[in-house]
Amino acid sequence: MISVSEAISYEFATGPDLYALCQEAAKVRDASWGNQLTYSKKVFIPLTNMCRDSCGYCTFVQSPESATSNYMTPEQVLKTAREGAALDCKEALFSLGERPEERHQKARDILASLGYTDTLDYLHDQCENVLTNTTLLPHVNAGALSYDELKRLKPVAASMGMMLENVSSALLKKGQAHYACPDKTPKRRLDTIEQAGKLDIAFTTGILIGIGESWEDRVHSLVAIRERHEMYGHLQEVIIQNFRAKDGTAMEGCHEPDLDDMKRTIAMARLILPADISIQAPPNLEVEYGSYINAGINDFGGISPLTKDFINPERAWPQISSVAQACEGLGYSLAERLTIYDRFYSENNDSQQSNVQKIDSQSRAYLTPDLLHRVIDLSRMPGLIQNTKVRTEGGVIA
Ligand SMILES: O=c1nc2n(C[C@H](O)[C@H](O)[C@H](O)CO)c3cc(O)ccc3cc-2c(=O)[nH]1
Ligand SMILES: C[C@H]1O[C@@H](n2cnc3c(N)ncnc32)[C@H](O)[C@@H]1O
Ligand code: MET
Ligand code: SF4
Repeated sequence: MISVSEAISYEFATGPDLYALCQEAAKVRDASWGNQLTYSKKVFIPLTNMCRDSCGYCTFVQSPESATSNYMTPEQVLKTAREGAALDCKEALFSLGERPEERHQKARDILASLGYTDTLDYLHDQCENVLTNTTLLPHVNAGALSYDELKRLKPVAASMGMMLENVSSALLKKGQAHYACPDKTPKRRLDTIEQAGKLDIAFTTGILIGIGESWEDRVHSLVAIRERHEMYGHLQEVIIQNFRAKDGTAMEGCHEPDLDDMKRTIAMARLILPADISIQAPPNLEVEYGSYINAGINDFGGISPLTKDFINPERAWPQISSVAQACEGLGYSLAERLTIYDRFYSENNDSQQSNVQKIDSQSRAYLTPDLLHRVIDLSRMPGLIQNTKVRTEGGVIA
């Protein structure tokens, strides 16, 4: 792993030899992940598109005046989940706006008609709805959450996530990407990651690049992620996501990161982050996503045969067979994984955690017993990346 000053001063930021940098990162990836690349077959459940924040890049968010601002009903949630299960999906990705009821009367009204006052209570019950009625495993991406909120959601989600995006507080100023976004302060984002660590939640985070941050800001963000992982060991994957400019947003005219910028950032992330963290980049936000493999990724994240990427709806998913072909062309193979990575429920758990400072290793249980059994059942499905030894808290059961 490289230091902050190396990442900043190294030929990384501007150096001419991107090829050598990528080779170095690819070597590190190969050493810990071999030639196995992964993805998760999922459905997207945009539970509500209302939000109290106003990120300058976001088209997912709808103002309450818009005819399309809404909450999905329990029936709609279940329909999507069932159709996904029929297509072999294993993950239900709940992604939603943050605390809309704190800003919008319309959100309070719709929630009330559903019998709720709080979006996160509704989220909890819709995760339960999916768990009760389908085989899918919920992954919750609800933005910044408190310790108590994360704790309430843990029994109904196999994994959770929230993009850190960036630790730069300059992005909160007027005219910047995070202006008028109370949930995008570095403190709230970092706190969420830490609380998830205290609660032993297998967690996904990441950086969003091209939103007005500098190279140094990216380095500091990745180092902040590394430090949280060194404290708690709970970070399963870090997403390197490229900003895509959308018509009608404050940032519609902003420059999008190019492929070389993505490759340079992926390579740096691979060299900054510990080897047990998966590096993910989405294949639908860049035509030449195959080049990410040469830069050191080992995962393509969620891909859906059913639902679009509601955050980037104009960017269609590639066919899974095309992604597999891109991998094979470079000497790698592609396999499906679950939303929770196997080291969080497998026997390897302890050895992988050896550099973690957390003292209380006895109580380490990323899944409730119910979820653990469901995860184990799914992990045995044909076509999934095979996990040889799984265990419960009491010992090896497979
Ligand atoms: O389709 C998407 N999936 C997104 N995912 C889901 C991801 O593709 C995978 O389904 C999960 O990471 C499962 O490992 C996120 C998950 C997070 O925890 C945090 C952020 C994201 C961001 C996206 C996204 O922009 N689009
Ligand atoms: C789910 C995640 O998607 C990211 N996100 C939101 N809008 C965009 C965009 N225009 N381009 C790329 N990523 C985006 C945010 O980082 C959010 O946390
Ligand atoms: N609102 C949350 C965030 O920004 C998750 C979904 S973004 C469309 O992190
Ligand atoms: S990116 Fe997330 S927090 Fe920002 S406006 Fe969109 S839904 Fe809200």
